[in-house]
Amino acid sequence: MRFGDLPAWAIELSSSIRDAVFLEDHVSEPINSVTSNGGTKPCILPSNLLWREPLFDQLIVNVYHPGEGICAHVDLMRFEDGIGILSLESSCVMHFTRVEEGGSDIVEHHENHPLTIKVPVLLTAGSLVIMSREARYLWKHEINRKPGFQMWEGQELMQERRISITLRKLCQFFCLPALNVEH
Ligand SMILES: O=C(O)CCC(=O)C(=O)O
Ligand SMILES: [Fe+2]
Repeated sequence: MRFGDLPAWAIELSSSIRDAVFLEDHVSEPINSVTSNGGTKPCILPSNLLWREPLFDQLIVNVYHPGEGICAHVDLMRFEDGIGILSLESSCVMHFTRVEEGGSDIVEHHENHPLTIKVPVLLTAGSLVIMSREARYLWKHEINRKPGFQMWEGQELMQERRISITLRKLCQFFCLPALNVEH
């Protein structure tokens, strides 16, 4: 874990993340363009987060061996909005579960329970997760690598070592989430 001045490689990585988010938001399909389902494309990171300096000042590198993962959680409120996770080596499925109003218990996935939403996201080597606004504050993320949980398109993923680099920015003062979520 590292706080404060990041090593040169992490500063370079932060800068590449900023470029990637900017390109995705403003070049490939600009925000406010109409999507295939008729909605407007939301931005990945609002500009006050994308252009803050530094973009990140804390990093943690996690190494997971087969069977190891991370249980469902919302990142600590001592970190600002706008969190990046770079996933390396073995692929995995990260699940997002909505934080239940009034409680913080893990919501179990039941196939026949229509109100329980668990969103699987496949992370292959090099995938970048950016969590902001609702995704950062109202959804828990987890990686369960116990047998039977790493399913994608009906197949169990082959597990090897996985490394993730999580980049965050510490709140200067106690910060409350500024959730100005656009739909
Ligand atoms: O390893 C990952 O991909 C997730 C790490 C994470 O969620 C965290 O460190 O808070
Ligand atoms: Fe996390």
